[in-house]
Amino acid sequence: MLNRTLTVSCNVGVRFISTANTTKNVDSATITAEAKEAYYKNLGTNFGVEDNTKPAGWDEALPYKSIPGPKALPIIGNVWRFFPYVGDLHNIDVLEMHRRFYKQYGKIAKLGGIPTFPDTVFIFSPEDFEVLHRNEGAFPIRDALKAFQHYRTVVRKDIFKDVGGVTTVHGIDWYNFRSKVNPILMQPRTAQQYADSMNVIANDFLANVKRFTKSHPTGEMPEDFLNHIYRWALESIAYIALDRRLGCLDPNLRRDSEPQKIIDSAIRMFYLYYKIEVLPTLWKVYKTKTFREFIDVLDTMTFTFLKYINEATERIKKDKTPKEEHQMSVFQRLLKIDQKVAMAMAMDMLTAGVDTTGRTTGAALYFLAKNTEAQNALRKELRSLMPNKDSPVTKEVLTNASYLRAVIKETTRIAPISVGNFRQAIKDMVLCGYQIPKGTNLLTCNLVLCHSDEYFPEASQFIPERWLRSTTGEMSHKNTHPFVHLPFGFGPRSCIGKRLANLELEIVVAKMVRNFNLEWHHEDMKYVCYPLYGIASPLKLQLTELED
Ligand code: HEM
Repeated sequence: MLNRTLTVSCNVGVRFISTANTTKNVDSATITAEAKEAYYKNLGTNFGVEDNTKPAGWDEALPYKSIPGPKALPIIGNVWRFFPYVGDLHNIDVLEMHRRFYKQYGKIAKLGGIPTFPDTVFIFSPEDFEVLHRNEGAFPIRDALKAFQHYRTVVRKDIFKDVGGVTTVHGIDWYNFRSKVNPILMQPRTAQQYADSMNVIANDFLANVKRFTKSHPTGEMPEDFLNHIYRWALESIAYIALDRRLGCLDPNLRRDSEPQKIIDSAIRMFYLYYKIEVLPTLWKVYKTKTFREFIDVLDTMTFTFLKYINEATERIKKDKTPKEEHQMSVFQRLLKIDQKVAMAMAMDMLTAGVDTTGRTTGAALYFLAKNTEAQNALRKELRSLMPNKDSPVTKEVLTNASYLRAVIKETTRIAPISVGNFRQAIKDMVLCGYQIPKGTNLLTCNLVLCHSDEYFPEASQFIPERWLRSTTGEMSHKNTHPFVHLPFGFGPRSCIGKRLANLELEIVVAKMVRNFNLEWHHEDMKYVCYPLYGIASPLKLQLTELED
């Protein structure tokens, strides 16, 4: 059975995971060594099979060691660059570092000479992004989350045991897990199933927003409005991941409540991750103070999630009502595979689904507030699809709301969560005329290109029209290489929550614009990148409730 599946899958390449494979296929067979070997070989990956073939142009390409980049000094390498006073990269924001490298070195740069860190090669050309992604095989390696991996495989091995989820796992274990959960999470049907509940949750969020408008003389949102958006994001993803409402949108939710602690931890976690994994540190040899805080923050999240997950598991086990597959929730379907899979996937969803969706929503509302024309165009579209302010955002609305989708795309062009995508070269390749040996860590620096007029005319302007099918000429996104804008990553390792995130975003943005006029009366927004990119100034939007 599996051999047949593998033979078929080799012909369809990366689509195997999302289309040809089913939960049944994966569960019903143990992968034999021969089948595995044949599969990897046909896909050209190097898992289990050495692929030592040299790519075209290898002999003519410049050697790896001649890739330009910050020069390492004897003994201390490049670490000094991150030191206060003397270092040119001290406390540097990740995007700023990419910008500098691009300006200084061009389309490729290498940062090495950092003890306990392998070299990273930064690439700035969409043609090279494409070569890298097209050669990532069926098990792309994004070996960037070492500290998370350490947490799950060493610190909390007792909890995660042999099932670490998708985010931090690689190779066949990642593949086996992802093949099981893809058919549940990546299907358009799943997102549609949650449209009604996401409407209800968005309505609760809007009720809070209405209260804020009434409690301020000009309808300005409070300083911590972004935190209220995070609460909406947690409420939404928790409903999908755990089958229950957490109560994050309760107007009286306290700062020391459990949901707020999760949000604070999720945000802090990414910043600490930047400190221990993006900047040079010694956590691999010595458990630094920052590393210990990182573990504490992950513990807060893990133990709270575990409590919710156990409670959801018990509740679902007790419920004996017979259900067809399509009537089951995501958590029920995950549980049907196995309890460990349900636990690990729910953890990944809750960890990855708050800051990401929250910041993107905040950015979309800010851009609309600053760009009255775009806001009016969106409202015009929504008025035609949603006759009343409280009309639900149905499947039909979402299908026909092309301007809404363009607004979200333009938001992720200017303010995506991720500055680029991280991959390990799984075989030798030639990028930008240089030899890249197998095993090299590479980062595609998409955001620098997304902000460049060379790829998007008037790149600093928020112009959703560039994403509309009807737009032609130089403003159309069709003139830009499709690998420049990849906010959810690419290929089998791309964001598993993409459909759910888009559903959440489209519903809440549609409802906000259908109900309020949005204005901005402050200095331009500031952004940070530690290492997630996003808005950083207080989101003090001025909102006025619409008459109809
Ligand atoms: C606007 C919202 C979001 C953005 C922009 C985003 C972006 C990304 C990106 C860039 C990646 C890496 C992809 C790659 O390496 O090719 C990723 C991975 C991932 N995302 Fe999202 N994400 C969002 C929301 C979510 C949500 C709501 C969930 C929850 C289901 C989620 C779960 C994950 C997981 C589990 C991975 C790891 C996948 C793997 O390694 O196999 N994301 N996301």
